[in-house]
Amino acid sequence: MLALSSLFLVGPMGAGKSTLGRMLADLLDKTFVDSDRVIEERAGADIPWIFDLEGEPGFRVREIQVIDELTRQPDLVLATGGGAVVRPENRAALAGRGIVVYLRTSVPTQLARTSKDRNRPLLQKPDPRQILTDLLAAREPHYTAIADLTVDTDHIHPRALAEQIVQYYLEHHENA
Ligand SMILES: Nc1ncnc2c1ncn2[C@@H]1O[C@H](COP(=O)(O)OP(=O)(O)O)[C@@H](O)[C@H]1O
Ligand SMILES: O=C(O)C1=C[C@@H](OP(=O)(O)O)[C@@H](O)[C@H](O)C1
Ligand SMILES: [Mg+2]
Repeated sequence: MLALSSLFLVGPMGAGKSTLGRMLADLLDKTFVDSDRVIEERAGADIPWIFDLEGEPGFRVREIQVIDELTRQPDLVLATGGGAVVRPENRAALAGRGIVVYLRTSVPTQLARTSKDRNRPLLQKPDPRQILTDLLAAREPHYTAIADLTVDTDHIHPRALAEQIVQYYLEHHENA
């Protein structure tokens, strides 16, 4: 049985972390937080701007600070950014302080779900399919290593997926 009260969602861009996080927080009566939104609020700039001005390294410094703070709070559903797991500080914070759910998603699905919006700077390049393929190869071992639960998101409606995760939480959490 798990005594930890927060749920942390990890997985690649387009996995549905932000979408599902909101639903899960509603279903479990927890507070939803998206680390990307907190980073933007604190910087007073959106993610494309942060990447433009500070590059990915600058964004990662901000992300480490925000994830360290948020993972210490009880009763959250935290949607992380897809690249949070590249930093060992974040992996340690996520793995040690809550229940980690990996939203496993294929590259074609990621591509379909991210192609319309322009707020993911890493994908605003000529070959997003190749970028997503390379990122998943590099990050998948990290997602898997810290996950308490892995769920496939390709062919399932977010609502059904949220119910599946709630079921797991209720079965494994001692205070649920
Ligand atoms: N299981 C799903 N099936 C279909 N579409 C989904 C699913 N999960 C998320 N989406 C859609 O994919 C897009 C990206 O979702 P988002 O929650 O922003 O992903 P992430 O935060 O993991 O990058 C959104 O338009 C969302 O509505
Ligand atoms: O995969 C990544 O490195 C990133 C994913 C994004 O979040 P989502 O996974 O919510 O799209 C956001 O943190 C930033 O654009 C970088
Ligand atoms: Mg997101």
